[in-house]
Amino acid sequence: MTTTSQTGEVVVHSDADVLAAATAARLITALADAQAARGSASVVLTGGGTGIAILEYVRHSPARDAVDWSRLDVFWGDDRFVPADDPERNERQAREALLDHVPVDRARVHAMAPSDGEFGDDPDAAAAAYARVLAATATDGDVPAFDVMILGLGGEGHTASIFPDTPAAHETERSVVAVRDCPKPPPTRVSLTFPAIRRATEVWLVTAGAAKADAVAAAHRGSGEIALPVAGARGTERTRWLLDTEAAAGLSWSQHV
Ligand SMILES: O=C1O[C@H](COP(=O)(O)O)[C@@H](O)[C@H](O)[C@H]1O
Repeated sequence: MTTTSQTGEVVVHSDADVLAAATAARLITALADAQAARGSASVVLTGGGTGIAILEYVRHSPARDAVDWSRLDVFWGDDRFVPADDPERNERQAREALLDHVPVDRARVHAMAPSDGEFGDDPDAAAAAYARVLAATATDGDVPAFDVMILGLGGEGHTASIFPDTPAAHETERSVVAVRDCPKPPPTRVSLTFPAIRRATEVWLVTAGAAKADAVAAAHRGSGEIALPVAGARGTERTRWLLDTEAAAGLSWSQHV
């Protein structure tokens, strides 16, 4: 089922597997279309169960080489500030699921620094460095107009690593911030902020499962972005909510038509 609301387009798939497979197909098409139009494309990846399942489906898709992987810039919406080889790293999970299996240009894979990287155990320095990476790859302003940004969300309403009622949710200037004391482990992260998220041409909010239903419904009822950060994620041209039936269970027809 597909509907459109003020919050964006809502597409509901039958279950989490179909959601991940269909989103992988969309992603391949969107990136191939962007490359056909402009020569290159950019994507912002997320972690989480659904975010990584999408990448697994891309890896195994017979259509995956419709994307010219060498002409793709890859970014992350957030990452966990842990050592590079920690299984909790969104970057590591994405490499294992997809990036190690396709011919990406390593220089165009823009990971956030880990806690054992060049900035040591200083998440503020890692965040500032990532802001410089964004600025260096942007053609207009301090943040690229990413073709597609994939974001997950938490049952309490976080997206990227912007958690409810935290300094990151109030950030209006910086594009990337360090996040500490996260309610969901690991506690220290690096995250894009709303100003950076809203530079994306298309934002895809992808989630599955009953634990996400209340947050999805609250966003569509008009909750504010400080208390429910996922409500503040939107693209300049398109915001898509890609859900399974369980995550969409709190939406009524009247909320999303
Ligand atoms: O901590 C995080 O969680 C979200 C959602 O993950 P999920 O497994 O509950 O779907 C994810 O999008 C984010 O990138 C990650 O750091």
